[in-house]
Amino acid sequence: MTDDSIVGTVLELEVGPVAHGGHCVARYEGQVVFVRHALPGELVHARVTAQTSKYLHADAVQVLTPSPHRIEPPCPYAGPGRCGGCDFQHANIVEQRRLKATVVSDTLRRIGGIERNIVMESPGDDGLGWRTRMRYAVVNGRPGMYAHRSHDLIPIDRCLIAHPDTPTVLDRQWPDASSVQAVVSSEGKTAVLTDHNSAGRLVEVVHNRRFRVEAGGFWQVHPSAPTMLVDAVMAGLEPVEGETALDLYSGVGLFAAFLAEAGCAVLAVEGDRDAVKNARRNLHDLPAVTLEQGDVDKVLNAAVGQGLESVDLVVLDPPRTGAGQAVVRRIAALTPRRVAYVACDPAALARDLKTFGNLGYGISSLRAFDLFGMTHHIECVAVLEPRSGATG
Ligand SMILES: C[S@@+](CC[C@H](N)C(=O)[O-])C[C@H]1O[C@@H](n2cnc3c(N)ncnc32)[C@H](O)[C@@H]1O
Repeated sequence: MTDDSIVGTVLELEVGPVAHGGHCVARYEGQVVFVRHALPGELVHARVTAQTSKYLHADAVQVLTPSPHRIEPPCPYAGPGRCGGCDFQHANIVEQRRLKATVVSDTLRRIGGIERNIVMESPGDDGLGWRTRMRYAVVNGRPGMYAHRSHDLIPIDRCLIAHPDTPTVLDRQWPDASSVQAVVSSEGKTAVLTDHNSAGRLVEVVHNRRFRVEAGGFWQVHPSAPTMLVDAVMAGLEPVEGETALDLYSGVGLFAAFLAEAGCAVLAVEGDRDAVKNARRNLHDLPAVTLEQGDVDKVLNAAVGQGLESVDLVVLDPPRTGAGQAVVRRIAALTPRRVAYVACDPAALARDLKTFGNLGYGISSLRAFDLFGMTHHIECVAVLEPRSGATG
């Protein structure tokens, strides 16, 4: 902190639009302030929590003029300096979805130069009780949640976004652990994992198909997510029997399974060994799927070297950082007739869509799903086609 630091100072701010990351934008003496716990249009007193050469971060600690969309947070642990798990407990669920839709369309415009009106699709919940995979921090044996951008533990006795069937782990000490995970599967089976005991498998069911997953491995955390995303991908790609497809970042084989059931020959690529092992078992009845374990960029490079010239369809579901230019180039070079891009970060999506755009692929549809109620997180499915068939 320098002498001219204003961290800790309380400012009066007129709160402007929502921004990616769970905060709104305000200005103080010309400087941008990212304000948490506020809503657009509010007048607030906000305490500065961090200062960089470009921005201030602040928490609204008193609301002078509340938004009509403000509610009392359902969770007693939500609020400035408290649990950092949720971003929008103070907004009603309709407003949360409107704010997140705004974030997606603003991010696409700002980073990707893409104009798109977004409507957030709901999984039919009220934003609570959805999270089937909970990771709690443990400090000195005590479980809880970290405060926002901090390693200060906030002890809690329950989490309202946790699925009610996740095992109870907050009522006891976890000596020597740094985290404890509580997981429930779609079949109601549970697992508790710590740093010392992270083994365990569960079965998840999607459209009557069974997927074995490591309890601590990747699986969508909202119980409706796998079905909603599979349906969106299949509706977007419209696979035709006999077509060839790539499932990139394929996890335990979720999208590959349904593309193969639709009659496609699928090459699925995934980096995680355990996920590929599970995929091998999950897809054993689908001989039209080839599984490759490795980095997507390297595996595609090798496949092209071995004669892969084109594919009809691609689904990609990369991690938060996105696929990146090299992978997007490789996909476009295979001239698919359609690409379904499943994205958990709108900024990475916007960057990759821009690259696709420069390579002649436009957006034929872009759907957004509120699969992470109370938090700023968003899931999107963009469908791309060679420019003549697309609108974006
Ligand atoms: C968002 S998950 C999607 C998994 C799967 N599509 C699903 O829906 O269950 C991203 C997956 O990409 C894998 N991954 C991350 N980086 C990778 C890379 N460079 N190459 C291959 N796989 C990668 C992760 O292990 C993870 O399983």
